[in-house]
Amino acid sequence: MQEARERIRFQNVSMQFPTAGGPLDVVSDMTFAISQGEFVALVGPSGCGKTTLMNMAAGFVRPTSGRVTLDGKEITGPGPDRGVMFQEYGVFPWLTVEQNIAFGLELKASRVAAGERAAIVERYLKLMGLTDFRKAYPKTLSGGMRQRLALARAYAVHPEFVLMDEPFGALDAQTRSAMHDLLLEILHAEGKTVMLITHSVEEAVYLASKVLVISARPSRIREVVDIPFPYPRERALQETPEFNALRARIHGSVMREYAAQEAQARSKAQG
Ligand SMILES: Nc1ncnc2c1ncn2[C@@H]1O[C@H](COP(=O)(O)OP(=O)(O)OP(=O)(O)O)[C@@H](O)[C@H]1O
Repeated sequence: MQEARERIRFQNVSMQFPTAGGPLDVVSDMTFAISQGEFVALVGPSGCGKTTLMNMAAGFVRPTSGRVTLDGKEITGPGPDRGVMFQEYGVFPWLTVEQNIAFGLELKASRVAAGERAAIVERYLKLMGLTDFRKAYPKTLSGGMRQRLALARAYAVHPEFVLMDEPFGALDAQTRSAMHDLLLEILHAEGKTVMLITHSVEEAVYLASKVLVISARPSRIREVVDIPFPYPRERALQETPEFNALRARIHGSVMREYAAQEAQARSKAQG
């Protein structure tokens, strides 16, 4: 079988932030790649630099050293080829549901003809079950509906890459589970390449084709785990011994990094 084409590459990437207590090494010499159609999830202790890595792929920040490239070209800023979904939903509270979905389509950079916009908005309103709420403002929606709106917004511009930072963290378990399946469905239909940051190992194993375990700060890749379950995936997968064995193994690996990070913090406090 032909190897999937590599798209995003982190090459010897390091990031240092100036802080009041001196420079803080957040990412240290990290190298990894995301190939076409891959769904890569990053898990690791809180504060280990996951969001920083995603911000680099999104083009919001540049590494202190090393390169982050897209198809071999250095990423120097955001672009319509990368749709970003943040923890805090990524919807504009001052726009209605349909205006939120249309927003990215109206930006010049996404180059969507005016005639096509309405059809795209309709399609995503329907897909996300938001048609009856098209004139509503986000604050009047439930958390799950806001999340569906954020997904619709990110997808409407047809990005090749979806970059997600804890997109489901604030949801209750049932809504989260429904969002997982909706995401898998859309990815199956539209074949996108995904980078997901999550604290949930279960979510990572259920959704991703590859899980990267990130170490305590300064972060490195501790482990790369290929997830062997074929798509489309169904919830019943989560009840299988294979799923649980993999989840437990990765969870153990993440917990060791949490412990390392705590030990680091303790020794710093002592001395
Ligand atoms: N602009 C900045 N200036 C200084 N420090 C920063 C800046 N951005 C991030 N940091 C620090 O870098 C570290 C990594 O932050 P980051 O948000 O990437 O971690 P994370 O792994 O996504 O965390 P969490 O899992 O808690 O969301 C943190 O200690 C944070 O305080």
